Amino acid sequence: MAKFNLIVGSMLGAAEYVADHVADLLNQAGHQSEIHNPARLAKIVAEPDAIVLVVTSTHGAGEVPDNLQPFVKDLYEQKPDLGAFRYGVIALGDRSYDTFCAGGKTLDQRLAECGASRIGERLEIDVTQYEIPEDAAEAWIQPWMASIS
Ligand SMILES: Cc1cc2nc3c(=O)[nH]c(=O)nc-3n(C[C@H](O)[C@H](O)[C@H](O)COP(=O)(O)O)c2cc1C
Repeated sequence: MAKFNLIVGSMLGAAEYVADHVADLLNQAGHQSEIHNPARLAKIVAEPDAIVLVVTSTHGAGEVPDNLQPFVKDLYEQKPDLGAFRYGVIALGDRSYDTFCAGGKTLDQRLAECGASRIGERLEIDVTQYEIPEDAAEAWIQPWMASIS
């Protein structure tokens, strides 16, 4: 069984609900999950054995939500060596924007640049297609969990 650190980026609550639901599913499967909202880089870096799961929406012109800005800023400024880390990304967005799911894509790229290894594919949830984004996350998390050894 694994420990998961869920890093949440949300302005209006949708990504927060998704993170809560995913945490419940991970716990039901016997894993341990901790929600970080807001996330602090030092706390995440201190737990290399935990799997990081980013759950974030996109705001502004393709930006990460305000509550995740300090974490992203620290990632760029401190350039931590995340070579021992594994992570996944659930991105929420609206496909009518050119910058669809850019918040999740930014985190994905930055974590990889710091050496972390992504497990599976990034999930991109178009909230105009899913009245309940948790449904898309639930369908994705089951095989994603199963792929973790
Ligand atoms: C002001 C505003 C700007 C947005 N900008 C983007 C964007 O650039 N790209 C995108 O994919 N979605 C964008 N969205 C859609 C949000 O990411 C989407 O509504 C999401 O579900 C919000 O999640 P949250 O409630 O967790 O913040 C924007 C929404 C708002 C209200």
